[in-house]
Amino acid sequence: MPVPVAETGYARSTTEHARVDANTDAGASVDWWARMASAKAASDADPNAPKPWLRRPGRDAVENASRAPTRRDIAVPAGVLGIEVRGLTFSYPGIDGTPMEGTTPMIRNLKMALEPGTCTLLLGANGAGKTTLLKILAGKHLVEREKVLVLGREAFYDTGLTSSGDLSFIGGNWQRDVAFAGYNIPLAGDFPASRMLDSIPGVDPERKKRIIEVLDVNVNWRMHQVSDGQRRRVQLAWGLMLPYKVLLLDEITVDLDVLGRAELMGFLREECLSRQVTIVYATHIFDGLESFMTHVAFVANGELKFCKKFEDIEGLKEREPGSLLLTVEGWLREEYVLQRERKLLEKAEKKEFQFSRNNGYASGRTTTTVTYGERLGEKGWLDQSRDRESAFQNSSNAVMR
Ligand SMILES: Nc1ncnc2c1ncn2[C@@H]1O[C@H](COP(=O)(O)OP(=O)(O)OP(=O)(O)O)[C@@H](O)[C@H]1O
Repeated sequence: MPVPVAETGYARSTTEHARVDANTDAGASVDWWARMASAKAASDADPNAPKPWLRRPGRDAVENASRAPTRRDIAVPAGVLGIEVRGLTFSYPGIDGTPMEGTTPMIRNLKMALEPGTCTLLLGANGAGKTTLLKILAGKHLVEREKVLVLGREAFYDTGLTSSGDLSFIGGNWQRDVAFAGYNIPLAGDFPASRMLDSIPGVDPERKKRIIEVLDVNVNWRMHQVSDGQRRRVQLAWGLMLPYKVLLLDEITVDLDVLGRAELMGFLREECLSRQVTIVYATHIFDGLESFMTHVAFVANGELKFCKKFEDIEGLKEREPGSLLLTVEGWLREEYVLQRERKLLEKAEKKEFQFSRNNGYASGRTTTTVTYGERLGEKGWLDQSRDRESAFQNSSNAVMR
């Protein structure tokens, strides 16, 4: 039965919504989710079965005379996972856009499945790969097809996931790339916080009011005069404003005060329970998280060591205050010892000569920083065996180590 917009409590928002008839889009979306859930079950049984959820929503709508989900208040049906990673291996690209030869992939054969209604704490040492994983889940890095699914849709290829607000990623510093100024420029300017918060189309006024209250944001704050914590509050309010179904948080509470952090955690927990959303939260600050999380995922050296329910982890299942810090410290110490052994092994196997690229500076060049590779072999420069390694060695952008 179609649900009138007035009953859902959510105003129509994006252009996608605007295309859809007011009294029928919720019904169409329910139908879409139901069809996708049964298609997913069929595909699990037979890998060759069609996977209609992998199509772009617009195309799907045309082909099947039906619509992709448009109402954000519909819970994800049983059978469709919030997040699914299927044996992902990922390397950061080298200077030519492909993984550098001979380097170990940053993430290796990572498998993970998170259901709606779960809050997962993503843990690991500095450099373990948490941010990388979250960015991949947020669709910010190109990965192989069908390896990373969010709400059954491909995170990198389906841009509708983020543009609809279904997937929200709130990362470290609020930065942006500005032409002629540089990358990662802090988002600041002589404009009020309200300009940021009012710029999001189709926001439910009740939700907006609640979020502004929870984060204690003053909409008149000027963004060039705010403190780091105040800027963070506006960033969070902005990222939470649309009723996401999957939320990825990367160390977002680092500069919030204790009260702000507690209020935010309470709000997220409530969202997880009432709207059955999927939350993944990477942090090194553990205070009070014992009562907040449902799962813990531990990443080390680019591998997912485990992803378990709190109740299934010795030391955490009682949810004693402070137990998370003690338990995680133990895991990190174990990993530190292993890491040291790995490094010693690597050192023993290390080649005499290595090359690496610098931070991108290459004098006099505006395009590629890589030369043609002509190996300096026994025959010297005349040896024509071109390969990538010698390309780096010959490049002005290579440094000897
Ligand atoms: N753009 C990049 N290009 C190449 N390597 C990168 C890039 N970004 C990160 N790395 C490397 O990937 C590894 C994992 O980094 P990542 O930021 O995912 O770690 P993290 O677990 O989030 O660490 P932290 O707890 O310090 O935030 C690090 O060794 C880092 O040097």
